[in-house]
Amino acid sequence: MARNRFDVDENLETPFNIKHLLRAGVYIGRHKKKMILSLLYSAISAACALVGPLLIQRAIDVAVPEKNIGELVLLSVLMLVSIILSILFARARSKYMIVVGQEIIYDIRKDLFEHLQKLSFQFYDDRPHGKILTRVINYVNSVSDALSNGIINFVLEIFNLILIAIFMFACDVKLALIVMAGVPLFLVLVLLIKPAQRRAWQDVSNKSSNLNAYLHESLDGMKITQAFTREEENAGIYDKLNKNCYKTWMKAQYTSNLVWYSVDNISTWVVGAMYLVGLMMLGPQVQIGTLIAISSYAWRFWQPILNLANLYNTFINAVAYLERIFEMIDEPVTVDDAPDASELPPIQGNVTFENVTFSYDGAVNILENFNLQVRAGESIALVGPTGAGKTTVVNLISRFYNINSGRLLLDGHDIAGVTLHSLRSQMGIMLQDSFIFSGTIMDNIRYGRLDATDEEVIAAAKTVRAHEFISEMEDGYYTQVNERGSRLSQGQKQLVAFARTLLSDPKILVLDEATSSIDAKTERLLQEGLQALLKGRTSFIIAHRLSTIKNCDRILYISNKGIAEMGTHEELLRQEGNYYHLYTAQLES
Ligand SMILES: Nc1ncnc2c1ncn2[C@@H]1O[C@H](COP(=O)(O)OP(=O)(O)OP(=O)(O)O)[C@@H](O)[C@H]1O
Repeated sequence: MARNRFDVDENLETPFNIKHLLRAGVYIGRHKKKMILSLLYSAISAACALVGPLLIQRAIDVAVPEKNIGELVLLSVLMLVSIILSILFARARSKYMIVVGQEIIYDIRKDLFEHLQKLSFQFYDDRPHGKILTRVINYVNSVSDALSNGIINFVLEIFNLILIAIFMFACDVKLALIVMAGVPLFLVLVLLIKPAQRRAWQDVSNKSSNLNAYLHESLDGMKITQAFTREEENAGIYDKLNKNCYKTWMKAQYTSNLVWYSVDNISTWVVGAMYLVGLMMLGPQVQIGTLIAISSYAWRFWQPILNLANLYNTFINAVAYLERIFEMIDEPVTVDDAPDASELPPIQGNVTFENVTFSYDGAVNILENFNLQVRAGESIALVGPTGAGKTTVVNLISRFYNINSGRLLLDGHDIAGVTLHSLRSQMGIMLQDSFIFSGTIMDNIRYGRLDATDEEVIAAAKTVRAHEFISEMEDGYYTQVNERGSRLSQGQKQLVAFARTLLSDPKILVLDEATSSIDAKTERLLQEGLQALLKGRTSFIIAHRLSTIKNCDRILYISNKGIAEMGTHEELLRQEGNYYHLYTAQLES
């Protein structure tokens, strides 16, 4: 999935590739039994429905002239039974198909989500989340119908077509040939219209994917939109994307209608021709019952053809969607366990950067030959100008990104050679934007250690001074909070996140601007809790407010792709370098 934006169409313009349909066979194969049963039920239903005209023919041509009441009653009963059976089997089939369709959706979504959770930060950095949602929801929905109903219908319509042709020829060969004469003409028309039709439907999915991407982005940024009164401009952008959806939909509908009109016209002409010839031949050659029966088959004969034309379109689109879905399932997990990865044993917390070079885009290095040795239990502060690479340094310790060269060691173990789970489960990370999930506050604190007791959760909250405000909420720890914690203040969110991190009892702690939204009074209180939290753990603290990191064992001033200055607060002040200037500037302000 290439780097993309809400105003850039995804490229769906790939030739029909049967490979994707075959691969989708894995999902269909799991429901083989139900599919076969559905097919059987469909076939029985179709065969029952086709018996009707033959019964009518028999009634008109034989039973009525012979005034055979017994046979007429029998034919009526048979007609009724055939209709009832046809309906019952059709119902049973559609019940199975609904189940299969939903199971296929379930399976594909499960695989997609499991894979999405493994994909690296880089993947999410590069893509609008609305487009990922479109793949997981819209594309999977469309594909599931093609894979369940589509395949069954395809087989069924072919079966129907053959059966109707047989019934027609059984009635009258010459008239049947007239009805079939329209088929080659229809095929030519379809071949002419199809490419445009396919492009038109692909346009529809592109435009609705763009709309979703923009909608998602807008919902995320709604507060900023309102703060900057950008509603009108955004409504304009949305309107444009919305109109694109409308226009492409209308165009696609128009091209699809062309096929329908073609079938309608051709079928009317050939059936008309068949009536004409049939009426001219009426008499000993063609009886009235035969003409009625064959005309009924003739109308039915064109329905499966129309359905097959539509199915062709469904498959073409499904293959394009499948390609996008498989592309996402195949998206390489760039940050993954090495094949021979070992479990990182419980660590002390020694961290070593050995000549680490890192770049996000492969072009510009953010860190170059970065070297650092941190002893277990040490607290390290990272300061420096915006964009210098402080967050990057701490992101690398958790291996959210792979380094380009060099080594990163924890207690002497190269993090590239250990499992991500054993590595990250020993890390505690707190970011400035403390994400709160929907659920209770208790759930949120327990997020990183599901087996923690309520008492442990409360103890963690007390340590980080979160207990007081939580207790004041209407349901205390069981108060429901919304996704992103919209009913909590920024500072309260950070305190909850602190408790969450403390509870997970990490050996290495990363606090990235974690106390920026906490007021000075709470922070003083928190500092006490923080001291308890930091005790016995290696910690990396990024803070722009230098008063919060003065007491760290070492302060690193990051700039120019590496460490420009390093030492204790006092040592750095004595150097009168960058840190000194930064600190005195903050004191003055
Ligand atoms: N996901 C990303 N993809 C590409 N470039 C990135 C990405 N994240 C950060 N960068 C770039 O890497 C550089 C370092 O970013 P980083 O976030 O580490 O800086 P920082 O020192 O933590 O900044 P701040 O103090 O503003 O938080 C910046 O120039 C930034 O533009």
